[in-house]
Amino acid sequence: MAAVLVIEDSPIILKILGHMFRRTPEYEAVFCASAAEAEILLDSAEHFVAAVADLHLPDAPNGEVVDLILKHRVPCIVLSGLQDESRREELLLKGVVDYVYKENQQSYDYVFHLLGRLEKNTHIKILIADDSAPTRKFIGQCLKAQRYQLLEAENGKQALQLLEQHPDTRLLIADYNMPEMDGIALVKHLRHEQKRKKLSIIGLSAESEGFLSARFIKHGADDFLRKPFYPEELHIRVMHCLERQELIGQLYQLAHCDSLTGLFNRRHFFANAPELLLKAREQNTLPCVAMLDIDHFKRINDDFGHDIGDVALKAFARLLKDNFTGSLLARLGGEEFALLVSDQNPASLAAELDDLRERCAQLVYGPTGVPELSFSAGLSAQGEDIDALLKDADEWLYHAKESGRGRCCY
Ligand SMILES: Nc1nc2c(ncn2[C@@H]2O[C@H](COP(=O)(O)OP(=O)(O)OP(=O)(O)O)[C@@H](O)[C@H]2O)c(=O)[nH]1
Repeated sequence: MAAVLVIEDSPIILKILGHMFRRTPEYEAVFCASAAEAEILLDSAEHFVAAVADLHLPDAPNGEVVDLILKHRVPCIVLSGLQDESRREELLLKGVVDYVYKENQQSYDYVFHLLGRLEKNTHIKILIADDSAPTRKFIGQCLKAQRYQLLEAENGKQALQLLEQHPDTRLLIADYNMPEMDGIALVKHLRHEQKRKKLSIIGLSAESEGFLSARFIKHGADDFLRKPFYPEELHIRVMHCLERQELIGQLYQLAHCDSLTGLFNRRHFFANAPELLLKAREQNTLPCVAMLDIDHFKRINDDFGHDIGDVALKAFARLLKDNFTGSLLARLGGEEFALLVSDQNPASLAAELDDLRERCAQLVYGPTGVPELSFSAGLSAQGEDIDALLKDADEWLYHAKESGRGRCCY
């Protein structure tokens, strides 16, 4: 559980926050009501993932507690009733995560949203591509307060090299005017090969031409910022880009994965198989398709219940996944699975599946008395396209079932 230091002396606010922390079991709140108490806690061995601090405390009436928190390198979220924009700006520049006004329930919800983001941000890499060292430093400082991992490039070419070295980079902030390769050329190059769900891009420019933002976005940037900007604007745009990316990822997951087993689903299999077959043909390899089906699966459901049947499906799926990491594997529906291997003849794939049969029989998936899991498979390397290959494999699967189950036919 992650510990959050809450420095607040108002009983009403403490009651609200206490209630919200009880509803959010992933955080443990450590409450204190003065800067002196906060100092003792910050000096202690306790590791705080963040601090939520009021600015007016009995022994620190002017927000001094913020300096104390930042000195201890703990991310600080200010939660204050003081609606003072210049104070707010000053503290944001100092490096607080955010300055939230105590206005209504949404303010408190937002604080918890920020806590969740801070935890995620520590795993997110952002690349800043700008030829100006002071600008890179300024952006870096703003983003460091949000706990992101940062990379820096002085021009577009260097940015490409860094993206190659760090393929898990989630966001690129690209300036327009850079030597070697400018921001728009960089975006064009990246969008030619990078899928939007993997890398978000924010264009950046100090130039006043309005068309620059449009050009950036037309070529594939997700957003645009004109320099100079407030740290808060950068923070919000970065957060929105990443949250949009996460939502797209979730949508992709929902559309392409089977929720029970976590394997790809039928849609994904049929969407991706043609390209794999084409590649196999271009590379002169021999693709092979297998249709796999658990034997007498209905009996497991009937005798032990659907939930045990579900556990059996998950165990079988995991076995296949661990064994065929480089191949296209999907649950087509029910207890039926499809496998596309790009270069293997049916005899060799059948031998591999026969070896797997023993491990399948040893899978533990339910109470004592459940039958050993067994499966049949039909294999085919004959067919112009994926439909033909699957049709042939399905006929062989029928043959395997008819001739006694627990075997491969091809
Ligand atoms: N628990 C569980 N059962 C499912 C799921 N999807 C389909 N089934 C069940 O899978 C069973 C498939 O039964 P059958 O098609 O008769 O196949 P079988 O009993 O395996 O027989 P053979 O394939 O001939 O060996 C049915 O009882 C379905 O209700 C699921 O997601 N979870």
